[in-house]
Amino acid sequence: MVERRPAYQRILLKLSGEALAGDADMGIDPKVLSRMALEIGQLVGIGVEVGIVLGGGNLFRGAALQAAGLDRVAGDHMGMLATVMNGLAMRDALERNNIKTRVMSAIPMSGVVDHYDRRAATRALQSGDVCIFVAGTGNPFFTTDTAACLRGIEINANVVIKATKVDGVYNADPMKDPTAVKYDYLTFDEVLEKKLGVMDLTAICLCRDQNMPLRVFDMNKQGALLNLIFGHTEGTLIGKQPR
Ligand SMILES: Nc1ncnc2c1ncn2[C@@H]1O[C@H](COP(=O)(O)OP(=O)(O)O)[C@@H](O)[C@H]1O
Ligand SMILES: O=c1ccn([C@@H]2O[C@H](COP(=O)(O)OP(=O)(O)O)[C@@H](O)[C@H]2O)c(=O)[nH]1
Repeated sequence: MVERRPAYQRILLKLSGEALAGDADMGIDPKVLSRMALEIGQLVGIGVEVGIVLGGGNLFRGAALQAAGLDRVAGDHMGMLATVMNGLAMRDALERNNIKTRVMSAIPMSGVVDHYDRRAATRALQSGDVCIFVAGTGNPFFTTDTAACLRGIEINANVVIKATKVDGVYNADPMKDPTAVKYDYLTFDEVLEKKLGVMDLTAICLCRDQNMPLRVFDMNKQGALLNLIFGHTEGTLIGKQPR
């Protein structure tokens, strides 16, 4: 039998809020949470250390609240609190599958979740706990994509993996342009030059400057996460050097 070894020892997995909503436009679908918990459990089972950053777009987004007339900073605070709620739901799903989980928030929330502490997070990851990082960066005007890249760099992850609704980065938004063509590999500079909108520019610049590889893949594709952990081609890889 051929022994399969994971290609990554430690990952930062970014799950968008919308992914948690499943087929609904908003809220949290318990079936989706259970499926994700099982997939994450498989990674923990093969010894991969898993940090997770959760989005909040299934509940609140600052920009959308601003468009509806709310103060932007208040809206962003609501968006960050939404990620805490998602984190509590995800922890519950993971722990029901006997996966030890810590939730760490960039905004202190004593008695509800732990305050983010890089050294404590690293120790927890080393002992096999899943760490869910919530409340984004703790600052308005940022996104959870940027928070994912920031936490991924801080915890020395081998890769930041963005789970989304599309199966990679295309030369145009595949949700709007059915003729869009997928890339297997791109450099950070190409993503910036071509203005490919899969992730915000702050996140891309941070990964480029710190040389943190990024992979974008389709979370709804069964087995895709495990496949890419074993180093197989899945979605799009974004790196520093041209290929
Ligand atoms: N060039 C592109 N390649 C892939 N996806 C793109 C591109 N431009 C825009 N997108 C969009 O970015 C989305 C992924 O971002 P995500 O953070 O998961 O969703 P949201 O923007 O709703 O928070 C995809 O659903 C896709 O519609
Ligand atoms: O560092 C951060 C991260 C998030 N947010 C707010 O939280 C919302 C939810 O995050 P995001 O839109 O990134 O979630 P996703 O699209 O991944 O579900 C954002 O719209 C922002 O309003 C913020 O203010 N600062």
